[in-house]
Parts: sequence; structure tokens; C-alpha cells
Amino acid sequence: MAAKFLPRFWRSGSQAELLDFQNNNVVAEGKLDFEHGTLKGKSEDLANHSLLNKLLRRTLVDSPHNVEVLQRDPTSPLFSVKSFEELHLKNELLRGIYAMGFNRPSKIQENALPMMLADPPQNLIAQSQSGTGKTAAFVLAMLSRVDANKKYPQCICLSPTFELALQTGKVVEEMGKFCAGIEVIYALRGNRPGKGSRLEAQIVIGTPGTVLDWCFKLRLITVENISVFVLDEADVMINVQGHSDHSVRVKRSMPKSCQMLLFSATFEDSVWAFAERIVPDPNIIKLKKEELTLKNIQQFYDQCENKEQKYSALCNLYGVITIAQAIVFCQTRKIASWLSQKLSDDGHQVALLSGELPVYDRADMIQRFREGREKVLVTTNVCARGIDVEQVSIVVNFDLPVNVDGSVDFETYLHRIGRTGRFGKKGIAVSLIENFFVYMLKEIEDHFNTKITKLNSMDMDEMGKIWK
Ligand SMILES: Nc1ncnc2c1ncn2[C@@H]1O[C@H](COP(=O)(O)OP(=O)(O)OP(=O)(O)O)[C@@H](O)[C@H]1O
Repeated sequence: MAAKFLPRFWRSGSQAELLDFQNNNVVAEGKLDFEHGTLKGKSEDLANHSLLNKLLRRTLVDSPHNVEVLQRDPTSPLFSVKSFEELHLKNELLRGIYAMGFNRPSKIQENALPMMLADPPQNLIAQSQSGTGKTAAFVLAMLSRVDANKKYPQCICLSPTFELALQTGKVVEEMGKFCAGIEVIYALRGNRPGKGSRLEAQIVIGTPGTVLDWCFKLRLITVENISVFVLDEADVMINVQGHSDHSVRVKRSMPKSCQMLLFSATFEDSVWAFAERIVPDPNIIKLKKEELTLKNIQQFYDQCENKEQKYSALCNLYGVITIAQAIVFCQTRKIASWLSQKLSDDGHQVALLSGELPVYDRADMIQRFREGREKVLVTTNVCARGIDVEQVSIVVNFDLPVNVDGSVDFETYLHRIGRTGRFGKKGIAVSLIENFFVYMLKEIEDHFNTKITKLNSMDMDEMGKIWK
């Protein structure tokens, strides 16, 4: 079955790559799916962050918080499982899960899986941060519900972009590798089976516009046969123009008996309103995000005359920060590339993580950093948001984060710095401030009720103290 299980895709001649997941060879190319919607600004950032997280994630994120469960029928008993065996899965599926190295369900899976696999099927809205096991959970639900003997689409999974759809497909491929006769097909731009052709794959993964076309324009999918409808990355989805409407139209065409599952990493009101349009009578599962804190972080600042003096200060710091690993934050791409170039020209080894880099190159860069092959990463907010590089011990603010009106962006300050002191580890943050902006430090101290200590980067003895 493994060979038959390769993704089917018709080459479109654009840029991204579709891999043959068994052999890791490029079997096709494509591009981020802009199709009927447009991906720009915030939505592109969100989709890229999500993709980056997926590309980089090797293990589960362990949340310290408890799962909150709201049952559609509060009187029915609440089941949770501590092992995959308790779910009475097909043997070949269990083999697939163990082959992936999963020993036991993640926190969210403990509650979500019994609901998702219940008979009669139950609808679910689940929210938890990236990396907590949502994808694995709904892939398992799809694989356990399909009938391998029936050669037509039975599950639909909507993803916001071409790339994210491929990532989900990769999990289906891996988890289902022992499931004989189950196939997945990608409803993505560029992949166009002829009108009237018969689809044999049971699982369809695609972007909303193309799935809609396959259901109604091309009549490749008989909607009455769909028993599981998954909408993944709802928070990214609603930010792509056109995707919400297309998703709602696909959903409306599903039979009443179809199980509806919706997942999101965040849950603002807009995501919630959208979720309610997609999923009737839902059970709801939420897992709080790990909260960032400045508790374990020593904060310093050095006051400088201008950009050049900030640069000298950073050079003086270089020896100290490369004892560990550091991220240097700049306010704009332009400053980030100027800085990394200047540091390299002066013989310092640094890597530039720029928003101009394609996502796969960014992932490579972050991976190199994680492996310790790069010691200093120069970047901007946009690029680094949402990426956790746990071993970072030092954050340097080459520029303090500010909002468009010039006021301090406290949230970004916390996000930049909060990452250094995670899991109880000690972190160090150094902000380089031009004279005119020193007042901002006081605002930060007041806002977080914290202390930022003055440092003189010209005094090497003093610099050594930051590690004490
Ligand atoms: N029960 C489990 N045991 C061990 N590892 C798991 C388990 N479930 C998922 N994983 C792994 O943890 C990582 C995150 O899981 P998954 O991708 O399902 O999370 P997610 O919440 O969907 O995150 P994202 O939205 O970023 O994809 C993946 O590498 C996945 O293989």
C-alpha cells in the first residue's frame, strides 16, 4: 500500500515543492496558494508562521495548563484516555502511531480523541497552541473513519494554503502508512483531474476554493458521501480573503450526518464567530497558552548616542553573547540587513533571518541556529514571532519595539524577551537605547513592574558581570 499512498499531484510549474514523502524526493512544484483569495500582509505572516512552526516542530509542546472541556451534552459522562489502546483503533493505525514515536496521547488528545471517535460521531471545536497535537488528532480521526474498501472521497480537510495542506497530507501519509488501500488526494491549484474523472482516494486535503470547485464545478466529489469534514487553522483561514465564504459553502453542502471538526491555535471573537458558522452543536476543547513571564530574566540597557555607537556596543557585547546563543532584534528589515552585513564585514559570524527569505530557507536557518551551527541570529519582529528557539539565552534589542505611533510595544517586548527565560532557565536581555528614547525604559519598568539595570558596554569587566 505504501507506494500507492504517494500524494497525487499534477505539476503546475510554479515554485514550491511537493515531496515524495517516502523518499524525500521532489516530485512536483507549486506555490503558496493564493487562488480565489489573496494572501497578503497579516494573513501571509500568519500562514508563514504556521508553516514554519510545522516545519520546525519535532516534538510536542508541553503545556502546563489544564484542558477546558465544554460538552454539548453536559449530562453525558466525560471520557478521557491515557493510552492509544483504550481507543480501540484498527491495528494498522495503531502501528502507524507507534511508528511515529507516539507513546501516549497528548494533553489535548486525551480529551479530543474519545469525542472525535465516538459513535454516533460528535462535532468538535478545539483550540490549543501550535504543537500540542491537533493535527495528529484529526488525522487519526479521519484514518479511523474511512472505509478502505470504498473507493471514493469520504473525508475532506480544508487548509488555508497550499503548503499547509501538504504538511497535513504528510501526517496522513505517515500515520496511515500501514493502512492498506487508503489514499489521499490534494485539491490544490494546479492539480486538476479531468472533468468527470473518478476519484478513488478516500481523503481529500485542499484549500477551500479548489475543494469547492471539485465538489460543484468539476463534480469530482459526491458531497453526500462525506462523513468527516475538518477545517484546520481556522485563525489563519479567516484572514485569507474568500476562504471563509468558500469554507462555509463547502460545509453547507455536507450531509447532516457528517462530523464537523474545527481547529485553531488562537480564539479571538472573529474566529469564534466563524467556528460557530461551521460547526453546529459542538463540543469545545480549549487549552490555555503557556504564559510568558519576565521572572527569570535579567534585563540590562546601554545608553548610546546614535546607531553607530549602538553598533560598537553590540560588537563589545559579541564576545559575551556568543558564550551562549543570541537573537538580535531590529525594528526594520533594512536595519537588520545593514547590521548583519556590517557584523560579517567586521569578522563576526552572524546569520540574518529575513522576511524576504522563502519560508523553507527560513526554516533551514532556524534549524541551523537550533543545532548551534549559528550563534547569533539577526532578525526583525515579524520574522521571529511565534518561533520558539528554546536555547536562546540572550536577546539583544538593537531597537526597542515600537508601535506605529511611536509608543512602546509592550507585547512584542515580552514576546522577544520572554522566550529567553523559558522552562525556568535564566535569560538575559540587553536593550541598546539612543539617548532620546531612554524614557521608554521607565515605561517598560512601570508596565511590567520590573527592573532594567544600566550597563556600560565599553567596560569589559562590567560586561563579564552579566553572566553572574
Ligand atoms: N501523542 C503524541 N506523542 C508524541 N508526539 C506527538 C503526539 N501527537 C503529536 N505529536 C508530535 O508533536 C508535534 C506537534 O503535533 P501536531 O502537529 O499534531 O500539533 P498541532 O497542534 O497540530 O501543531 P501545528 O498547528 O503547529 O501543526 C508533531 O511533531 C507531532 O508528530
